[in-house]
Amino acid sequence: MDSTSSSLLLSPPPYHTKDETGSTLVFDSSFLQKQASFPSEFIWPHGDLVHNEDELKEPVIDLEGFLKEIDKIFKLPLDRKLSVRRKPGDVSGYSGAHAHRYSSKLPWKETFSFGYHGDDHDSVPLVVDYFKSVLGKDFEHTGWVYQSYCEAMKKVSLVIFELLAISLGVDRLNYRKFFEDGSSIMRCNYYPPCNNSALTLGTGPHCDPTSLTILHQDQVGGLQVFADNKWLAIRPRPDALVVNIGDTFMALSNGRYRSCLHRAVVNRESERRSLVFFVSPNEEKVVRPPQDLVCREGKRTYPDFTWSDLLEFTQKHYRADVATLQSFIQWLLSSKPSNF
Ligand SMILES: C=C1C[C@]23C[C@H]1CC[C@H]2[C@]1(C)CCC[C@@](C)(C(=O)O)[C@H]1[C@@H]3C(=O)O
Ligand SMILES: O=C(O)CCC(=O)C(=O)O
Ligand SMILES: [Fe+2]
Repeated sequence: MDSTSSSLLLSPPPYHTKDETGSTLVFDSSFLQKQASFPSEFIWPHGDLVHNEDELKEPVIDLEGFLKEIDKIFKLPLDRKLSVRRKPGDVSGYSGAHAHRYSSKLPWKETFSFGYHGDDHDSVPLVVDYFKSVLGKDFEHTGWVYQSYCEAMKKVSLVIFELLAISLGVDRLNYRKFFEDGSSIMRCNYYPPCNNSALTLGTGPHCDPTSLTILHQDQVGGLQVFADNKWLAIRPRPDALVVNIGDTFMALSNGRYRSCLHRAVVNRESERRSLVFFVSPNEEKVVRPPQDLVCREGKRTYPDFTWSDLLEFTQKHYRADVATLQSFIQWLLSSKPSNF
């Protein structure tokens, strides 16, 4: 400690040093914190400090309320849920551990999924119609709840696509325009407690085949991402959304962004819920990275494909996992060699 600082610490305020340039404050926070009065130099004008207490208290969107709505679906009697079970090849509807699709490595979860297209000019949006048609009139309100959730998630996704474009040095609106008329899948996940939680998984290791995933998990926790060669828990936050890059955006970025390997674990004590909004382009649009990105990279990483093809692959030919896109490309090129 030099003589100045030692004398400063010993001498009473003012906490300045004096030298040929005049008086200069020395910022020693531990010293300043011990002073009886808060130094005037650190006090900012009120206008710079104001914040709306209400905004800080009330989240912009009540994510917990949307999570709670899940229970109206999953607390239905089993026969009611099985009556709206997903049909083979269709993403919409109820699924119990995907038991009707797979015979091993079953995920310890129930899911309820439905499509969202966002071009609702009808008085009664398609999501509301879906809930009423498959679950009955007493689910009309739930339909409206998830219609509004999907609208909000779509808006968030379009802003994220602008940010992704900027980060890649392509036209800011490139991806936004590509997804504006996109088709999304909304999925409600319900994970019951499991006495043998160490032997099973709520959702197995996978990269989402879609483009962008916007996920909200409840406060129980269970989402894990594989990074630095280990599984890392994603800490739940009541006011936060988790955003994953999916396989289709990996192709749209010509491989510059990598889809994220993740899974969900279950536990012995608590049921767990998550809301997952999977964003995809219009099913027939050709998935192709921006030309200037390809020019900069020097070559295409993936051939042209459509989301319709990849979705069909995951629903009819392949259980999505960590290698879905590579397996899909091999399948595609073997069946449609002209895509590259
Ligand atoms: C296109 C999709 C298939 C799955 C739902 C969406 C995006 C994520 C996929 C999924 C969750 C990846 C893990 C395996 C899967 C079978 C699941 O556990 O639900 C996948 C979904 C599905 O095929 O229903
Ligand atoms: O429930 C979670 O936290 C993850 C679910 C998931 O990855 C999925 O549904 O694709
Ligand atoms: Fe996922």
